[in-house]
Amino acid sequence: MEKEGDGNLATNRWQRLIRWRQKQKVNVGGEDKKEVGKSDNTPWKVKLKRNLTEWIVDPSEEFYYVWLQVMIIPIFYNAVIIICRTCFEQIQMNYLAVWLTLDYLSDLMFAADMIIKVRTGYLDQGILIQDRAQLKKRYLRSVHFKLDLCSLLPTDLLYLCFDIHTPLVRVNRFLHMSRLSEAMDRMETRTSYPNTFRISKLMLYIFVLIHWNACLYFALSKYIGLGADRWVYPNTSLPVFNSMRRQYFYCFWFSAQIFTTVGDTPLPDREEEYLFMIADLLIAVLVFASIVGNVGNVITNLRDRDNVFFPNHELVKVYLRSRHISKDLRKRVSDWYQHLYINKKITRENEILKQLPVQLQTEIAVSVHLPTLSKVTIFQSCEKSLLEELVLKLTPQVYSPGEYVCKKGDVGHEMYIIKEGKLAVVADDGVTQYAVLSDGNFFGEISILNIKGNKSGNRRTANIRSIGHSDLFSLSKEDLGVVLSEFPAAKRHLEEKGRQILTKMGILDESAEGQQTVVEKVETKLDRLESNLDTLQTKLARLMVELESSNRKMQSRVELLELELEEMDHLPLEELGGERDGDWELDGHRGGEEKRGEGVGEEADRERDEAKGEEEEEEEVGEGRVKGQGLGDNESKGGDGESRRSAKEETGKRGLDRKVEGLEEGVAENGQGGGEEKEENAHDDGGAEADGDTLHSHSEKAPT
Ligand SMILES: Nc1ncnc2c1ncn2[C@@H]1O[C@@H]2COP(=O)(O)O[C@H]2[C@H]1O
Repeated sequence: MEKEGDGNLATNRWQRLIRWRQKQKVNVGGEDKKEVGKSDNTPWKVKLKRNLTEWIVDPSEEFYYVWLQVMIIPIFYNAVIIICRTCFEQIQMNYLAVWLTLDYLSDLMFAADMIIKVRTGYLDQGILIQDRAQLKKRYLRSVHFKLDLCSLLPTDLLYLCFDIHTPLVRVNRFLHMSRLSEAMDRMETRTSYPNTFRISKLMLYIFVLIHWNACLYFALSKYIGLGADRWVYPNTSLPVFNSMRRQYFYCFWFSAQIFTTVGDTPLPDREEEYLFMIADLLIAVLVFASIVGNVGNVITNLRDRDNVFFPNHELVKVYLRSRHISKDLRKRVSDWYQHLYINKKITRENEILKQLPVQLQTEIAVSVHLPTLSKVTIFQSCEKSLLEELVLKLTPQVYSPGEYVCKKGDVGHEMYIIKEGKLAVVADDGVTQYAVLSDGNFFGEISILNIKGNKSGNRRTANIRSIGHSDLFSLSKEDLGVVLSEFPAAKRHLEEKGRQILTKMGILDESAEGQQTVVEKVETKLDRLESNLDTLQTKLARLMVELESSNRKMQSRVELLELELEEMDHLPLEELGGERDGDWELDGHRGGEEKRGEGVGEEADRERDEAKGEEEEEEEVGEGRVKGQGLGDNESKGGDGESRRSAKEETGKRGLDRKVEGLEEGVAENGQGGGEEKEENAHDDGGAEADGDTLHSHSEKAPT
């Protein structure tokens, strides 16, 4: 029982331990989760902080543009409201809370604007400077910073000295005006309607001017005394003139009259009134002049735009009249102009885009004309680069109904691609139609392609007449030539189509074409021969260089061998013999008579004579063997040590002689053109020598 109880206790303990560990795990997991939550928060905050500290504004980006537009609001608010509140007490008093709120909101925006200005990058040598220290330095040193700082001076504190109803203390806010001109300039370059924008901007400025004048007029009236004379603002005790709106509108109307110099303004009575009027009239002259000037500019711009888009009809009309051109022809010209205007056809697109960089011109032209070009069969399979090259060279042309685009027999200078419309290939009678061409077709290529065997040469093969109004692109012969020289596949396609038409018309001289083909073949062969000759010459030059270098190697080897020989001549015979004895001993060759030694020498000489007529490699190998054999014979015959030594000396010397001779021959042969092979043979010789026992001992002493 005890044991059982102990066992239960132990089990419980284990269970408790497991449970405790599980709990701990859960806790740890929970804490971990909390940690994760925390760590999620931390990086986000850090990230935001880092982003804010590293934040740089690119002046070309959208944010900057939008911010500039937003900044127009506080600037205009200060420009319009401060003076208004100063002069019209009712406006100031009735809406004080609103004004104070707007005042501090605008101050906040000015402060934010200063921060953005510090963080706005600028271009230096085309690269956007984003270094915060540099940007800060630049802004702090600029006049803008001083003006911005002055505009944000807390002059509102002067409310403590004066009354809170003296908004004039905030007059320094006007110093933030510079941002307004920047915003306006940006908008003007961005807008698609610059003329409308310019007029609107002018009107806005004039409005602010009249507003200011209205406020000052009311202030002057108050100073002189409301209703004191006919010129000043009427007495506000009169209920009609008491309301705030009436006061403002009356003053605005009065100022507008002066500035536009339209309508009768009451005559001034007092000097102050005269002075005010004089100043106003002077300003009015300027305002009027700027209105007229600006509106005139806008009108001129509009006319220029029309002139660029459409040719000047008036001038042409005058010209036609002065030249007494027939009524019918004048009507056709007039119809053509009408068609352009009504259907908004632009014939001078390339001229309009000329001021843009070529890359942009191409992109615009591609996006405008690609739909047409992609319909043209020859261009359908073309690379994009060909189309890009082509598209800038196309000249738009508009043809009226019944008009001939080209006449049979004329010299061809350009080909045409049909953008829109229908054209007929007509017979000389002008009635019979051979074919009708429509959108995406092309024609006029035959006379400008120099197709071989074309009997009509560079003359048009058919009459092409516009059925209705037709929009075409013309492509000059030169431009087409340039483009096709880079794209031979397109050229072949065009020529093929031309040949088909010429064959159908029976004006393709096939024999001429055949002759041309033969000539072309011969030319091709000649070209190939020329290129082969070039290759051979290159090879020959290379061989010559190799020959020279192997000659040099051979010579140096010969010199080396001669040196060795000389050295050997000067060596005492004992030294040579001793070594050789050692060799002989090693080889197990002993004894030998002088006679036999001579015999070896004679044999070697004989062999040398024999070998002279043989090939070098064979000669050397044979030589080695014969020598080995000769010596073996001698050895078998037996003899004393001395005679054996002298025989060996002789053989050694002769062997080297022969080697030198062999090499000289090799050099001589090399001189006849077997450079590398001979060198290899010389190496082989070494191998052959090694085969022969006698020469083997030589070769060890004399490096070959
Ligand atoms: N039967 C035809 N069908 C289609 N096009 C033609 C036909 N005959 C001539 N043309 C085109 O009319 C063009 C007239 O000028 P070209 O000879 O330069 O090139 C000619 C061809 O492109």
